[in-house]
Amino acid sequence: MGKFEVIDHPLIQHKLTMIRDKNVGTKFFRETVKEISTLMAYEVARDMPLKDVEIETPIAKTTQKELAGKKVAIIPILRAGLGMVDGMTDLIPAAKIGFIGMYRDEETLKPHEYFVKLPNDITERQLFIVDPMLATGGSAMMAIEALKNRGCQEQNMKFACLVAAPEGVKAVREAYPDVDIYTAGLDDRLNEDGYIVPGLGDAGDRLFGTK
Ligand SMILES: O=P(O)(O)OC[C@H]1O[C@H](OP(=O)(O)OP(=O)(O)O)[C@H](O)[C@@H]1O
Ligand SMILES: O=c1cc[nH]c(=O)[nH]1
Ligand SMILES: [Mg+2]
Repeated sequence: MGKFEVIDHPLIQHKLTMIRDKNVGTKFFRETVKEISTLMAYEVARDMPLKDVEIETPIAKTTQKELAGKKVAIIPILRAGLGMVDGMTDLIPAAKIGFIGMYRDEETLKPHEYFVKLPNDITERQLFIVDPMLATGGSAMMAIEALKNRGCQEQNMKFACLVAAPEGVKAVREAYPDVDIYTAGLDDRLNEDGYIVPGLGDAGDRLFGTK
């Protein structure tokens, strides 16, 4: 079974509270999503494997640690996932980026895939799938399925979001138990329009100033 973690670091909680405020504008919202994503990347990367490496400091030969595992690909679910990419690449600058474009039908709440572009070596990488919102879980599940259809394994996938609804977490964990899930906030529920309560509204619209 994969992990489920609410990353409750005080800096993350404080920043998340700031962007929940409906009076916050696009510039501040975008900058703060980036900051939270950097802080989250630190936690999401915590279990990356290390190996011994021999080096020579100016003083002595020594055995130290360096990253040993699979290289990382960050996969934003468009549009809103884009807001989390730069924050993560600040910490993992060599990561390749893949894109899965998806929108949620406002009536049915079902996701529709409109774009997929992934690195060629995607099956050999550790995947960080990012999207600020995990609501019904439909978009996350369709993204995971798109990656599995291309040969990726659940064990190599981590899904990171800013706000999750219990309904979405349950759905993803039941369908894809080996995918790790990280969120900065676990909220109360979904409302009748499929929005997370209290949530932060429509993440894509708030990031890009649409609507
Ligand atoms: O868990 P779900 O019920 O699938 O809902 C979550 C999805 O909805 C939002 O995207 P949206 O469809 O608004 O597209 P956008 O990012 O282009 O705004 C959000 O960014 C997630 O991708
Ligand atoms: O609350 C929600 C639910 C889905 N998508 C969002 O952007 N916000
Ligand atoms: Mg949206």
